[in-house]
Amino acid sequence: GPIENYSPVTAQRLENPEPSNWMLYRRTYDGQGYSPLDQINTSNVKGLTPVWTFATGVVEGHEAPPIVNNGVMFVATPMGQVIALNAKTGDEYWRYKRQLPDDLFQLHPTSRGVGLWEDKLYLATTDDHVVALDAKTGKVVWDTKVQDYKKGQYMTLMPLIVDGKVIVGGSGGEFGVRGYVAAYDAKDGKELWRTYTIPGEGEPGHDTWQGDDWKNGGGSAWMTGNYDKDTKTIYWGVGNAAPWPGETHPGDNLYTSSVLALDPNNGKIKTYHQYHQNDSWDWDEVEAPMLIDLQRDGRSIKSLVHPGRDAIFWVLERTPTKINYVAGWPFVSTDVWKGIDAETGKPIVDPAHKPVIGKRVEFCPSLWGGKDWPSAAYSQKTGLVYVPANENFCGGFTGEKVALKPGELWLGTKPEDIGLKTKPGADHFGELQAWDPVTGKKVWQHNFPKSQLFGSVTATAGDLIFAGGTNDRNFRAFNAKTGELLWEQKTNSGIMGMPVSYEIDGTQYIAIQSGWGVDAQRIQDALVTNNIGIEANVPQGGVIWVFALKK
Ligand SMILES: O=C(O)c1cc(C(=O)O)c2c(n1)C(=O)C(=O)c1cc(C(=O)O)[nH]c1-2
Ligand SMILES: [Ca+2]
Repeated sequence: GPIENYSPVTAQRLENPEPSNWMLYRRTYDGQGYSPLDQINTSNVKGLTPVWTFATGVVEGHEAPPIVNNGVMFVATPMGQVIALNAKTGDEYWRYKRQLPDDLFQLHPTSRGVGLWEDKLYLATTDDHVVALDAKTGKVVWDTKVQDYKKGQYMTLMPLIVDGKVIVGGSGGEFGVRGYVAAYDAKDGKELWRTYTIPGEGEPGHDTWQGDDWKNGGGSAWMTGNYDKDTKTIYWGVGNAAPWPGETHPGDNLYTSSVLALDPNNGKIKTYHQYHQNDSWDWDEVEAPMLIDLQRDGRSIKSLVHPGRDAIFWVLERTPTKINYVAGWPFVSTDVWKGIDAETGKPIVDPAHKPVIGKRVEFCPSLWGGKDWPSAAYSQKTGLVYVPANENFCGGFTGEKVALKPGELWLGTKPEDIGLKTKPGADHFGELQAWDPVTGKKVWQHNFPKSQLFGSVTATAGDLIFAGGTNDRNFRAFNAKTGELLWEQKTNSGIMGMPVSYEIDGTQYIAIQSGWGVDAQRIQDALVTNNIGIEANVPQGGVIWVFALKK
């Protein structure tokens, strides 16, 4: 039934969220993925126990954080469903099921969550609509078509809500789209602005492309941006260039594999930083950089921290007009970069490991990078950045020139040619890493001998790091200072979702969706072909798990 007491969401509540809630993708606009709740801590986490579970009835990758607003939980699942639950009891209020078109091909069948504003919530769908639902009833308030799913346009991200604007970015880098970020009026769904991530004729940066390459150059913007409320700037990550081999689109290819600084009022590009040029590896740099205040070299830096899919841990400085390179270092081994230009921050590529047409080229890390979309976290207590990384994976493919057919995969290689190889003798794959972003030193690391790590990480003021992401179906808590594994719980499926924390009536809860699929599954399938004693079968099917301390 309908929700009786619902707390409307305001700009003020999103800018300074109550510690008890999780209303934005990473809880706060700075993208840190940090909860100030500390009832559950390093000394009592052993007593963490399930208080309720809820089967979503949906298969495929459950990637969304359970969004919590004063006792009400909203969970987005694959296949365009949203479930509203009592966050204390797990009782269902309502469920929205989108009718997806029969001919929809979902390369990434998932949703990363719903955004909140006033008395509504907002879902971006894989058939490329933004839908507004009444928070109390789940009834559709408006439904706006963004682009045409038949042309390979789709969305998987959680919308970013800033001052009554619903801001989304499109997926489709593997279909040769021209990426964009767009804003809709939260009230009526009217499009307010759309900014293409690839500059058109006459726009700055257009000359980093040749001929018509820009029209289908990729640069999809498929993850939620972060927001600097002081300068009113959103920071949005941009994806890979299309098709994959850089030889097919010569030039730096702005703004692929970049971060864009946008004005949320009109979508104007204030400035940008491109992490790597002429992307050739499907290295989307879409996880929005975390906004962190750092004390470095005797001064205070308003930084952007981004552990990249390109295997480099990037530290940048954001100013109102410019983004400066501060530091960068590889956080997993890579043979693609020979170094980083200290002046410009441009990585120096080894051409031997850059895909080309007509010849197989191998490179490390793999297409999934040092870290794909699953989020890193920052703890304000330890000052460390926690990264879900993958080591000892390499990739390779033979580039080919193929004509674009709108709506069909356009990779610049045959899908069956895409490899994931494990390094001979590798004793582990997934790594949970803790880095000091000031010194660039790794403080600790936890290795997963038989699994990738493909799930988001969340930090709490109880000095705990929560993460799933492994093929053994476990959900885990680590000591944020030492990396010691303090607690684990087997769940129904593999976890690729994002842990959150919230509080109701004085009790702190931890919530996660367990539900394996999408690229965690693809890596799993590839691991099996490497014949290293890893089984393909991680059962699918989504379940929401909620934990609290034993009373
Ligand atoms: O270029 C794109 O537009 C695009 C979109 C998505 C997506 O929307 O989920 C993924 C990727 N690329 C991608 O390269 C990738 O590795 C990936 C993994 C996942 C996932 O949900 O596990 N999505 C995506
Ligand atoms: Ca991609």
